[in-house]
Amino acid sequence: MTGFCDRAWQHTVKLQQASLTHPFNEELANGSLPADRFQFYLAQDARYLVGFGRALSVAAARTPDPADLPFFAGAAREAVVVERELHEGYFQRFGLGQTELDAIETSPTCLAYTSYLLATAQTDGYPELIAALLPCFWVYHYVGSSILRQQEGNGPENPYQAWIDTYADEDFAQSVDTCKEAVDRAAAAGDEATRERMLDRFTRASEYEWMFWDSAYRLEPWPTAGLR
Ligand SMILES: Cc1ncc(C[n+]2csc(CCO)c2C)c(N)n1
Repeated sequence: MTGFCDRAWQHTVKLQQASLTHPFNEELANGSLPADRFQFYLAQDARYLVGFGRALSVAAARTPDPADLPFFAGAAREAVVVERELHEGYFQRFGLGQTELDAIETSPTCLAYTSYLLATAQTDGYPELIAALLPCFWVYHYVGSSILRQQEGNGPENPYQAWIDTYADEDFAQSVDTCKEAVDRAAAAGDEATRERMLDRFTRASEYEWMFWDSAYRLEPWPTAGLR
């Protein structure tokens, strides 16, 4: 029998493919992505990671299976501590200090995605919450490992190689599998209505992943900025 995660991926396959072929990721893969777009992405991502870390911490607190607690708590720590190290390497490279970062306003898409995860953590059940958290792991590994495969060993010149290597990494693949196992177990233990809601949350979060790249590529402003 096909598990929930396989079904969810099949359900969103067009979207996942579109994330991989989005100009942001195609230009990241060949190194031609303009630095200002990557900097905008990093500034947004630094804020996203705090919200995501909080939502992971809620999953750790709410899991009915204590065996899953170390995974979610550890991922919360990684989101805030380890990923920040990746960011900081780039901030130094681009000469971006706290002042420059603070000057970049949280984008509509970043705020929407982060708020969505936090709302899910507050008001949904545990199965729906972890279904919403899964695309963050899975989509990044899918994109990172697909790019690494396309590069065929001519990568190190690419300024974005550290980003690509982080998400194509084997340890990271292990995290994706652990998260998928937890989601599959929660889906198997729930009823059909729960699985429908899980599919909805997984799909929505996958859409937000696409939108996050798209918003960085467009340096997404607030349409109301001129009205302030
Ligand atoms: C918008 C956005 N989505 C996903 C990730 C990837 N990511 C962030 S934290 C984490 C798990 C623990 O390290 C993963 C896989 C990102 N950086 N930004």
